[in-house]
Order: sequence, then C-alpha cells, then structure tokens
Amino acid sequence: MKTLKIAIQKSGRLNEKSVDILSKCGLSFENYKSSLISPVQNFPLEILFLRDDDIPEYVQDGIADLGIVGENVIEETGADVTYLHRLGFGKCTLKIAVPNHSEINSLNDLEGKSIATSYPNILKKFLNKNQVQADVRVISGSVEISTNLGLSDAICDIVSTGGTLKSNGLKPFADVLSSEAILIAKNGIADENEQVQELLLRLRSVLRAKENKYVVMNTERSNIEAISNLLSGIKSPTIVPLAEEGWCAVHTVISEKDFWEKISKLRKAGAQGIVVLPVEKIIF
Ligand SMILES: Nc1ncnc2c1ncn2[C@@H]1O[C@H](COP(=O)(O)OP(=O)(O)OP(=O)(O)O)[C@@H](O)[C@H]1O
Ligand SMILES: O=P(O)(O)OC[C@H]1O[C@H](OP(=O)(O)OP(=O)(O)O)[C@H](O)[C@@H]1O
Ligand SMILES: [Mg+2]
Repeated sequence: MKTLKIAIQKSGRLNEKSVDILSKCGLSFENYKSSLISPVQNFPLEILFLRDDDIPEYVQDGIADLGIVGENVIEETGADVTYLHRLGFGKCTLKIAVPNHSEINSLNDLEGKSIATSYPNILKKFLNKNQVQADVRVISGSVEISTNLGLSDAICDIVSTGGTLKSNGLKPFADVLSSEAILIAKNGIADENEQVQELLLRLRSVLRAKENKYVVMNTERSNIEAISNLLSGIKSPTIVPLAEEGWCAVHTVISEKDFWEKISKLRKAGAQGIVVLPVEKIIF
C-alpha cells in the first residue's frame, strides 16, 4: 500500500487544529516543530509541515496527496485541487475596509481608489465581477496599517473578531470571501483510494460527533410518547426502565444547533435530571 502524504501548516493559526483533528482520526504522530516530515505510526501516511501558502500548489502538483489549508489561500493561489471536506475551523472573512471617517461607503465609491492587500488575485476577481476599477497595492502583512500610513485609501484583509480593524480605526463594508480550513486532495486521487476513503470516514465521524451531544434524562413512563416525538436520536431514542416503578431513562443524541430549544421542549414534556455528555465519534 502506497504511503500517502498530507501537508499541514507548520506553525500558525491552523497548525494546532489540524494536528488535533488528525489525532482525533486515530493517527499517531509527532507534531515536530523542527522537522518538516513526520511518519504516522499506525496508518500509511506521512505528515508534511509547510508554510500554508505552499500547500495548495504542492497538492496540485502531487508533492503531497492531501492538504489542510484555508480556502482564502487556495483561492488566492488559484491551485487546481479537489475540495474533500470543510473542517469547521479557521473561520474568517476576507473584507474590504476603510477608515472610520472615509467617504468611501460602497463598492462604487472605490472607483479610482487604491486598496492594499495580501490577496491581490481574489480582490482583482471581486473588483472585476463588480465592475470597479481600483488600484490594487500588494503588501505582505500588517495590511491594516496602510491607510494610516497614506499608502492606500482602503484595505482588503482577513477579519475574524474585527478587533484588528477596530484598533486601527477601520470599518468594513464589503465581504469578499468567507473562508474556513478545507481538506483538499490532488485531483483524481480520492475516489478510488482506500486510505483516503478510510480517512474521510474517520473525519466525518469526528466532525459529526462535534455537532452533537449525548443526552440522558429521566421521566415518568406516561411522558414517553411526547418525549420520543421530540427526539430523533441516531435511529430512535433508547428507553431503559429505572429501578423506581413507573419511571424510565431516555438516551438520545441531540444536535448542538437546536440544543437549548430541544431541552426546553423536553422539560415541558416532563424530562428531568437531564445529563449531557460530549460525543467523541459517530460512525454510520
Ligand atoms: N484572525 C483569524 N481568525 C481565524 N482564522 C484566521 C485568522 N487569520 C487567518 N486565519 C486563517 O488561518 C490561516 C493561517 O493564518 P496564519 O496567520 O497562521 O498564516 P500565515 O502567517 O500566512 O502562516 P504561514 O507562516 O504558514 O505562511 C489563514 O490563511 C486563514 O485561513
Ligand atoms: O479580526 P481579528 O480577529 O482581529 O483578526 C484579523 C487579523 O488576523 C490576521 O492576522 P494575524 O493575527 O494572523 O497576524 P499576521 O498579520 O501576522 O497574519 C489577519 O491578517 C488580521 O490582521
Ligand atoms: Mg502564509
């Protein structure tokens, strides 16, 4: 069986979460800081630790078979790769922002103005699509300072909490791209490859588990129907008799999305002593 290679960020915002998700997939390896390659001890896979900017092209060219990298970087490099799975971390948005008191308030106002960014390709595409002619100035970092220095009229950079914009006296007004970390593959390798399919199965079970909670509650037998109607579980809820006559425990899995809404309805339907536990994996 061929040993696959997966490229992840060496250090930076995506490193820890990439290592964490691969570990939760049962892969055992050292998170080397000084070495660029680490063999997985219990799976035919090697981890390559790289600068994130290089990952899409390494995967496109087959130097790595798989990669974990931000969508913003994939789009900026324009690499031709297959998106295998969104990973739910590294969420951020590429935004255009201007100084708080700027008279630029809409895309049209950017006509003839200058915009500093580290994402010239994505920005130029966005401006073309919106038929705005602006001067795109490429800088490699600390983009938020460029309007204060008189280098540009606007900026286009990654925003997450908005704290960096705020502390530099900037306000956002246009979203260019929403991004999160993505598992990518070299085109054409994923469908037929057993190891990739096994990794995907493990990954889906880990991501699914993160979105759900295991819930146990007690109730009188007479409430079972009303409570069961509120729950789907994986197939249907498990109902176990309690030692006390006329009572039972209901075990189920509840989605994180509508968790509190469900709990409130369950309490009204007679659920009590509700215990909530994290789920590690859900395998279909
Ligand atoms: N503030 C943020 N909040 C959430 N995610 C972010 C934020 N800033 C960046 N990201 C995401 O994390 C990725 C990595 O960010 P990081 O700042 O570590 O990149 P970098 O400095 O280019 O790293 P490298 O040294 O690997 O080139 C970004 O490409 C983006 O997808
Ligand atoms: O909206 P916020 O939560 O403030 O995050 C946004 C900041 O995060 C990123 O920079 P980072 O901190 O990674 O530093 P960098 O400039 O070295 O990439 C990005 O370039 C912004 O500057
Ligand atoms: Mg980088």
